[in-house]
Amino acid sequence: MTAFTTIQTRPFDGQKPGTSGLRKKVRVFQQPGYLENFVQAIFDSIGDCTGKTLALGGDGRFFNREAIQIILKMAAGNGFARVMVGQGGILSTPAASCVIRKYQTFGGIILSASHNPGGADEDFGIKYNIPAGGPAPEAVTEAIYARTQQIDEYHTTQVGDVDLDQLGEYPLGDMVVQVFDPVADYAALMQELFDFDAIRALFAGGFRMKFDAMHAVTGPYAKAILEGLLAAPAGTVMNGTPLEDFGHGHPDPNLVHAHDLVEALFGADAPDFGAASDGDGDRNMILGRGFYVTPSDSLAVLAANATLCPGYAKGLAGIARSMPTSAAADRVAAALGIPCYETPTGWKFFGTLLDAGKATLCGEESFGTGSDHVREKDGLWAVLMWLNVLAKRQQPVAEIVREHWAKYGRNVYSRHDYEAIDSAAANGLMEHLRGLDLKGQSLGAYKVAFNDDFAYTDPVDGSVSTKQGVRIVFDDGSRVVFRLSGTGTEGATLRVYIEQFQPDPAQHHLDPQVALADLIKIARDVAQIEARTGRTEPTVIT
Ligand SMILES: O=P(O)(O)OC[C@H]1O[C@H](O)[C@H](O)[C@@H](O)[C@@H]1O
Repeated sequence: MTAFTTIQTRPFDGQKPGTSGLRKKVRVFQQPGYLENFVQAIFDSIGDCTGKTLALGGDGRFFNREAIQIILKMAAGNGFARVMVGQGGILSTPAASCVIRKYQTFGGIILSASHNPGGADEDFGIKYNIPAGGPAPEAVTEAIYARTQQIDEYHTTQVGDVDLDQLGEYPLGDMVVQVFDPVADYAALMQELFDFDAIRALFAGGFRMKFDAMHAVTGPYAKAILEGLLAAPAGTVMNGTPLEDFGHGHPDPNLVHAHDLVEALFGADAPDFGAASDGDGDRNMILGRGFYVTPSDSLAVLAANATLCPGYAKGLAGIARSMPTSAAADRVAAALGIPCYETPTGWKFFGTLLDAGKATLCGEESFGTGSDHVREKDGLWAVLMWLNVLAKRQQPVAEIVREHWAKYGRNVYSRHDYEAIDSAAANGLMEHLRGLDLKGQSLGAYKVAFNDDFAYTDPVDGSVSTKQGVRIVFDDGSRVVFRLSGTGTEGATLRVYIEQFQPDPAQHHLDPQVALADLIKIARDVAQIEARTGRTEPTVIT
């Protein structure tokens, strides 16, 4: 007889999901009832769970396995019929989206704090993805949050732990736990989209690549797909074993944190191609030999070359990018005669456009690229799409990007982050910017066309999102954008996005920090960054 148990509990403050779920320090999650309250709030908010199937897994970080055991027992206590859990508790965010869609589950729970460090003193996170496979929209996360504030009990089952390492089906109370291979379905989908024969031939011809899994979730995926199915040489995947603390690293694929990869690609005897992914596998960074491809350029290049890939051979319905992402993709869309949508930051805003068939490719400056194949951004997908393009064009990465700039013009771009600044100072700075009326004024050599706080009306469901970032747009299309990060866990992080359109190929070789120097100064001055935050330099430049 299964012992279903209802446990009395009291609300915890601050269980408001951010841009991508609830993220807190592990020790916060380890408080008795903390994770349980949030999970029960999810189950209470998504409708009747009775008889349904749930997908479950995480990025392998510290507390992943314990959390999975808690959630399995609670799923049984809440009437789920089946939970599909990735072997070893592993499931990348895009693979979760793939599995949710393929098996039409009642959504899924993904345990990850994405690119934030892992370990006993670091971060943990949990998010719910809806049955369409994408992040929960705001109406759902608001309902979950509201529930966390009133919760007084949760349901669980008193049974032993499930062995997460053995594939198979196991009873847990009246529920079935299906421990499945987290790579297989995802790898099958990638083979439908990309020309694996062409990529295999590329590797067979001596093409060399390094993929940095950063000791996070994409290790098993990259090894199986790159070194397995595509027969890339052993050692192509670096840092390929998921570790609970990501090897003390910060699994964020950018020029600062993916330093092993950057050294390899900018050093002597560099390989042809480099790529990295983040904690939960949804972000990507693309490098050529001695060459960095900005995420905004990556989206534009992939869009311009999409028809070289079997899954996109019929062309694109449209492109979508987040507002702070550069307008490079807009130029490709214009040339292709397809729409380009500008959404607020956060992958969830692409969901309605993808579901409605309005956009095929999406991308964000925050190292996110993806398509309508799932409802999440997808790191390895972007890498495979680049490999497909490289296999077909037989040119180095740098040459492809330079040709792209010569054809469309270059949206010179950089992002400056000021991390862990005082929250009150950060909010004051944003309020100051919101209060400015700069239209028609000259800032340095630039004349302001307009400034605003970006607001978005979803063209599919009509929902409105306000206060999504202050933009100052100049007459020549150059712009600076300011917003506060929605994913940080310490103080506030100010992001400043700087963009200038450069049509002249003779200027395309310039280092963006040099080309953008005037705009960078304008941004610092107009926002009073030093006076308000005490910072003279950004902590991260990408
Ligand atoms: O709010 P930020 O720290 O700038 O992060 C923004 C990013 O956060 C997460 O990674 C979301 O999944 C992305 O869609 C978003 O672009």
